[in-house]
Amino acid sequence: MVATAVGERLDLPVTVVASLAEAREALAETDRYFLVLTGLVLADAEPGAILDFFAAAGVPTVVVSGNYDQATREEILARPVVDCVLKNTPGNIDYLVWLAQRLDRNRRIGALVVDDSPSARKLAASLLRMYGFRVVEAGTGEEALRAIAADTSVRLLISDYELPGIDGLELIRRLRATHARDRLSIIGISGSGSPSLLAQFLKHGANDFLHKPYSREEFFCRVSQNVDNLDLIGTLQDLATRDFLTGLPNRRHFFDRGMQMFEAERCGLAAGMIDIDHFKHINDSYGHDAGDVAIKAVADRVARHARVQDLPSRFGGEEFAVLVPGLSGDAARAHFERLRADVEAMAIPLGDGRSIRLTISIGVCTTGGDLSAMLAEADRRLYLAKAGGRNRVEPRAGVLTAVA
Ligand SMILES: Nc1nc2c(ncn2[C@@H]2O[C@H](COP(=O)(O)OP(=O)(O)OP(=O)(O)O)[C@@H](O)[C@H]2O)c(=O)[nH]1
Repeated sequence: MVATAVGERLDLPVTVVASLAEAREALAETDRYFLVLTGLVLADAEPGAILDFFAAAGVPTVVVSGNYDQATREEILARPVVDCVLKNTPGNIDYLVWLAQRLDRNRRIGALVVDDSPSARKLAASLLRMYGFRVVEAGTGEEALRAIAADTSVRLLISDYELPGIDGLELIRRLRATHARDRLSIIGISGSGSPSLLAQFLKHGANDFLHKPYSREEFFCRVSQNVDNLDLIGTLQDLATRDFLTGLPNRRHFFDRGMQMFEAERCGLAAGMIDIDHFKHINDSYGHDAGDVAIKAVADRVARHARVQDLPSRFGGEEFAVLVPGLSGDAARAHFERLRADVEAMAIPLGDGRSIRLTISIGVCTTGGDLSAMLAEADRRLYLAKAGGRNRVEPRAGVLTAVA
């Protein structure tokens, strides 16, 4: 049941084994396992030996046990296991699926532990490593600031209060100037009994607080809840800013980011308006679903031609808008010409043996008083490209040369 739930709901490959010998074989074959879910009753090993084996293998381990005894549970949790989950309880499969997903996602998240006490730092770091995070350690606030500037994957910071140099509160205050709550989750930690410290941490920008000494279970719950919240915010932001069909930035996000790019860009900005030619004919001939496949294929090409600093978007229907900084004149035309040729060359498979070929027309503009004026001019040139025969970029370099 667990294997089916994890495999199907998370689309993760799962290997099922029934003995420690088989587990040894599976682990020897590949190092791609990031999680072991194990029971404590296997034909060829005692519970202690099972736990020792997986601890030595170094793969994060979750025990799924039918043993309800609290003392046994505490014994299990004293070992390097992520969690101990009771079998056959309501919701336990959902919890295990969530756990597997959390540990899978953690592998893409950097976590920074800031503590001047090597033993406290090592404890938090080793727990975070067990939960799959990529961990960076810092002994001072200054080191932490340098570490976070150097590693953009850090999305979780756990900081002690008392640090040499700048303290935990000041570290958080400085970090919040550059790292918003929806990008970096911060958990303050302190062994101080001062009741006001929790509020101080939160007021300086921490998302959460942990008293030292903390239990492993509490640490795991708080860390997971905080990174879950980051994921949730990311999902909501994606829903608000991305087009559902293609995954490209939507029209609203295009204008928000586009305005900022227009203000910031001092060395040329090219705007391209792109429209699929005779798209109505594609819908009418092949059906609306095939039309969607075509839109996604063109969106994919538009995205592939965009560098990280570019802003591609689905503007609406079968229309795309792209902003490219640092391009002017001929370079801009050549850039969009490459995209046009690329789209013309592709055959889009429909999944039923048939494929579609299509073309796009593009209007390009590289000057304008504001973003709207640039887009209006690019749109006017797109109209000229359509009127001039389609499958072309307007203005056309060759035509200008001929006139000269
Ligand atoms: N499949 C699909 N069709 C869409 C979507 N959005 C808009 N359309 C259709 O796209 C078609 C666009 O047609 P027009 O703008 O008239 O373009 P056209 O006349 O076929 O082609 P040009 O003159 O070359 O621009 C319309 O039939 C819309 O219903 C979508 O998300 N999916």
